[in-house]
Amino acid sequence: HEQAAEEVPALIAEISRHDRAYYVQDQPLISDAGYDALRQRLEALEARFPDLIRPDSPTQRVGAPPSEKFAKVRHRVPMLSLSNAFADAEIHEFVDRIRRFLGLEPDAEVAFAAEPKLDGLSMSLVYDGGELAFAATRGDGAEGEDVTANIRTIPGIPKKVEAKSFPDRFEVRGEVFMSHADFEALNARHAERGGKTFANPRNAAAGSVRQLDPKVTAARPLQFYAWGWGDVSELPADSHFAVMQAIADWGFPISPELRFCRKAEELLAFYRDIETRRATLGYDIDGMVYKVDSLALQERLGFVSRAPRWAIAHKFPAEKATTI
Ligand SMILES: Cc1c[n+]2nc(N)[nH]c2nc1OC(C)C
Repeated sequence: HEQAAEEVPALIAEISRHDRAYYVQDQPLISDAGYDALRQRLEALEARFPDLIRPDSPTQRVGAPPSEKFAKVRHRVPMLSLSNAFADAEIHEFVDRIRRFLGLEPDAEVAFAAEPKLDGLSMSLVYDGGELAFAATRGDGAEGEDVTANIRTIPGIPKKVEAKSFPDRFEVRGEVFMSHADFEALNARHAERGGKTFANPRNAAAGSVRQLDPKVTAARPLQFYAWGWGDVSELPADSHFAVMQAIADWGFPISPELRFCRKAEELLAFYRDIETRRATLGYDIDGMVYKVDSLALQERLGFVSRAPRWAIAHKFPAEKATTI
């Protein structure tokens, strides 16, 4: 215990240092796998010795502290993170826990919506009367940064919804990302001008979104895929998959790999399918996301502390560094 009592504060200090470098300077000091390992070590020690948990521990908050460069936006519905699974067994546990929680038979089938988890930055887009009112980063989950002027420059994001019917007020959530091809071309342009090159597409996307000058963002090749919603005045269906089709009808790009899976076995088959095609997708992903499709069941399942009980991210083993 006394060895842990020394290691925990050191881990908290080191992880906080990496958080600042990553979220404030957009320039991480450590690889994602290295960062994950620090987090997992801290979580393991805190689980073993709960008395060592400190309120300032990174495990006690979600996401990054919003920077002071941008105005703050309070999310009407918190933007929470996903719990992670690494082994197939954890996915079977995830589904079993859902069935138990819902009082379903052990062999009852639960349908899911599944798609690759893009390695970009989460974005909340709020529309009033079909017009983009504001766009905000996730921030710490409760409050994000107002990056509306920058997000308006992304071609894939509707400034004004042209569909025949849509809710008066709705919030679309998704991932802003940069494709491999656009990332290589951007780095080549910056390198030949002696400018700043980026370590990977996610840093390039984050750095491009958090520019104070929207003209700089406008010159960066950013894309957006919607993966969900937040505060919506009315929902067109009781199925995640069906609502995503409606969001696509409103003019938002969604993942071409979004699939409806009738049962858990299909999730694992899909995971392996995407894992074999991962290098050909043209953008970075770090796993798959599975969501219970029925919104009524999602409502009953709710959230566990910070992450939904009804969704999980199934991560791939850390990939070799993106070639520069
Ligand atoms: C944080 C998050 C991130 N992602 N990424 C995808 N593709 N879906 C998705 N869903 C999320 O959260 C919902 C389960 C609420």
